[in-house]
Amino acid sequence: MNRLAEIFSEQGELITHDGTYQNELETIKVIRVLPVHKRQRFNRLSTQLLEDLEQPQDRQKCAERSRSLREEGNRVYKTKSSKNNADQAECLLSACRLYTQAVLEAETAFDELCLSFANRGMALQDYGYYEQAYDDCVCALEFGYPKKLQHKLIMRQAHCAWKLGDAKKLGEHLACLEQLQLNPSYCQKLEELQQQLKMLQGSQKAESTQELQKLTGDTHKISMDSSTRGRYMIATKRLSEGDIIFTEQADCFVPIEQRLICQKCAASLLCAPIPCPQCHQRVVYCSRRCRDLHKYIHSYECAAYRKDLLIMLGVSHLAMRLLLTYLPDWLPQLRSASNAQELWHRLMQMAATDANCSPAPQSLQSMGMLTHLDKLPPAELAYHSLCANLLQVYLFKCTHFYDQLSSSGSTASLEDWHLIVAALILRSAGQLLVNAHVGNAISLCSLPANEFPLLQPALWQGPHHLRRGCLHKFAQSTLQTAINLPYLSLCNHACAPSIHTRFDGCVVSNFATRPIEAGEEIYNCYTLDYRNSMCAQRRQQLESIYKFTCCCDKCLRVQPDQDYLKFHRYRCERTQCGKSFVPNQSSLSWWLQPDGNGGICCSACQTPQLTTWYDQFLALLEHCHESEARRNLYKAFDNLNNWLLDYHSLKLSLANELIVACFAVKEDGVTLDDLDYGQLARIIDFQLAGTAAQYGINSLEYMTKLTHLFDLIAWGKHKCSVPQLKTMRAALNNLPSETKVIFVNYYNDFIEQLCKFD
Ligand SMILES: C[S@@+](CC[C@H](N)C(=O)[O-])C[C@H]1O[C@@H](n2cnc3c(N)ncnc32)[C@H](O)[C@@H]1O
Repeated sequence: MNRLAEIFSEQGELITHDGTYQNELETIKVIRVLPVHKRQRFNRLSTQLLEDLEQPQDRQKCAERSRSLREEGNRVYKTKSSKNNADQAECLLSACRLYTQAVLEAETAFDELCLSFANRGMALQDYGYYEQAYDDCVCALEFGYPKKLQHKLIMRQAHCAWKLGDAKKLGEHLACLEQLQLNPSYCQKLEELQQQLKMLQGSQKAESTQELQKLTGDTHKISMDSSTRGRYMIATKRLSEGDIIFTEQADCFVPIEQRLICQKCAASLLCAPIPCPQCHQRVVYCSRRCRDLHKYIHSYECAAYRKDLLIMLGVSHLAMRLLLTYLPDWLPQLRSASNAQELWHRLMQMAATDANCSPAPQSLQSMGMLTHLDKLPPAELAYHSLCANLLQVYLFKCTHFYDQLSSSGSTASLEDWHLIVAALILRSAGQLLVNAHVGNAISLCSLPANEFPLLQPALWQGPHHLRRGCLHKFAQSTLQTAINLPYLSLCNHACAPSIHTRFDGCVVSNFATRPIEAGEEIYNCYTLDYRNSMCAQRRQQLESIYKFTCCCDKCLRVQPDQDYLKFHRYRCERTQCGKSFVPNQSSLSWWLQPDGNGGICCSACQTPQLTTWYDQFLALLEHCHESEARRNLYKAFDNLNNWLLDYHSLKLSLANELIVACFAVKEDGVTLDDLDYGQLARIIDFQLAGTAAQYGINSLEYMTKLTHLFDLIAWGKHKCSVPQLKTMRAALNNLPSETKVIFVNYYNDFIEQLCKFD
C-alpha cells in the first residue's frame, strides 16, 4: 500500500488541475496531455509499479506443499475403514479439508493439482457432496489426470450422476466406460450402474422450468424531483409490513477484502472451492459452472489479483468490473464515433436514455447513476483519477482487453480508447462512492481467511447438517461484498428506512419494514439508522459523502437522538441522586476506548461514576469455568440493572460476552448444570429482545443471536412454547438460502421433535 501511495504522490506532483470540474473525460485528459518529459516520467511510474507488484510462482515449491497436503489427506482418508459412521464422516471431512488445501497450494503445478482434485472428488463423493465431487472429477481431467487411470474418474462421475438423478450424464459416462477394458470389480460396478440407469430412466419426470423472479412488481414507481433529491421511489399501492417491494440481481460485485467467496454468485459457504490456479489463491468459485461463467471477466482481472493490485484500489476495483462487464455490449453502438469526444458524447446519450425506458438493462441503469465527483475535494478527485488511470494502464499492458476494442470496427485511435477506458472507470468509481451497497452474510465465528466453514470436521454430521450444539458457531454476520445495485440505488435516504434489504449472494430482496401508503416515498438508509447512531454523526457522513443535509422526520425532531440514547441510559451511583442520565457524547462507549474507564459523570449531579459493577463483572468472567464464579456472574449481570437501564448497549454487549464465555467453557469440557442453562436462557432472551429493539427481528444480527437459544433447545436444556417455536421457525425464512438450509436442517434434526411434546 505504501508503494502505491508513494507512486500516487509522485504522479500527483506531475499533474496540475485548474480546479474546475467538467466531466470524467476532461479530468482524465489532464493526466494524459502532460508535456512529454512529465508524461514519460508519469507513465514510467505506473509501469514500474505494475512490474514491482508481480509475484512470481515457484512451481516446485507449490508442488511440494500440495503433494505433502494430499498425502496427509490420503493418510486420513485411509483410516475411515476402521471407524464407525460418525467418526467416518469426520475423517472424510478432514480429508476433504486437506485435499482442498492441496488444491489451493498446487497453483500451476498441474500434475499435483489434478491429483488433488481427483482425491478430493473421491472424499466428497463418500461424504455425499455429489455435485462438487462430479465437478472435481471434471477438473482433474481438465488439468491432465493420467490417462491410464481416467476410468476411475469416469466411474466416479457416473456414480455422482446417478446420485444426482441425472440420467443423461449417467448414460454418457456409462457409454464411455463400456468402451474400456475394465477389471472385474469395475465391471461389476458398471453393471450396477447400468441397472440404476434403467430405473432412473423409468422414473424421469418432466423438468420443471424455473420461473424467473420478477425484478419489479406493481408496488412502486420512480419519480423525479428537480431539487437535489433527484430520482426517488414511491409506492403505487398500500404495502404492508413484510411485503416484498422488488428484487434485483446484481451483475457486478467484488468480494470485500479479497474474501474467498464465489466470484460469480457470491456464495460464501463453499465445501469444494475451485480456485483459479494462476492468481495465488486469491480467487475461488463454488462450482465449475460459476468458474466458466466468470471466465471472461477473470481473464482480465487475473494478473491484477496475482499482483495484489485490486485490494489496494478499493471502489475502483468494482468500477473496473462494471467496465469489463458492460463495455463489450456497448461497442456496436460506439463504432461510428471517431474520437474520444464523440465516444464520450455517445456514451452519455446512452446513459440519459435510461431515464425514459423502464426497466432499462442494468448496464444502462448503472451508467445513469448519480455522481458527486464535481463536489469532491481536489485531493480525492486526484486520487480516484490516478486509480482509474492505473487500471487503464494495467488493462492495456497486462491483459488482452484492448483486443476487442481494436477489433470492434471502431475508428477511434488507441489514445482515444485510453482516455475513454480511464474516464469510464473514474465515472463508475464516482458513482459507486454514492451508490454502491455492502452485502452481508452469516459466517462462522473466528475462522481463518483460508479456511472454509463447510469443511470443519468437528462441526458437521453430514452435508449441511450440523452436529448438535454447533449452531452457535454461526453467531456472526460479516460484510462480504461491495455490490452494484443500480435499481435499489434509486431510493433516497431517510434515517428510519421503509425498506429492509436481504442479501442472498448477489440476489437482493427488498421488503417493507412498516406499512407504506400509496404515494408515500420508499426510503433506504445509507448510514447506521436512527436507533444505532447520533444525528450529528449521520449528518456528517451524509454531507461529506452524499452531499446533502438530511431533513427526515427523525432528524428534524426536537430530540433527534432520543432513540439512540435509549441504549445509553445510566442510573447515577450516588444514592442521594439516583437519577437516570446519559453521559457526555464523547464517552458514550467508554468501555471500548483503549484507556478503559475514561470516566462518565452523572449529567444531573456531575458525580463521576466508579463503575465498579463493570470491573467486578469482567473479573468474574475470567473465572467462568468455575461454577461458583458463574453463579456470581449471573448475579453481577442482574446487578447491572441497577446502573444500566433498558436495553443498554453495554448490558447487551456484556450479555453477549457472558453467553459466549459460558458456551466456550462448555466446549472445553466444563459441565454446566440446570441453573446455568436456566440463567443462560434468560440472558439470551434479554439479548434477543434488545437486538430486536436495535436492529429488528428481520435482521441478520437477530438471527445470529438466535443460534445460542437453538443450541440450548437442541441440548434439551430449554423449552419454549409451540407459538414461540413457530415464530422462530418462521424467522428462518429471513435467512439467505445457503444458511437457511443449514438452520432449517438443524431445526428439523434437533428442535422440532423435542418441542412437539410441550
Ligand atoms: C443513491 S443516490 C439516490 C438516488 C438519487 N436521488 C438519483 O437521482 O439518482 C444518493 C443521492 O441522492 C440524493 N439524496 C438521497 N437522499 C436524499 C435526501 N433525503 N435528501 C436530499 N437528497 C437526497 C443525494 O444527492 C445523494 O447523494
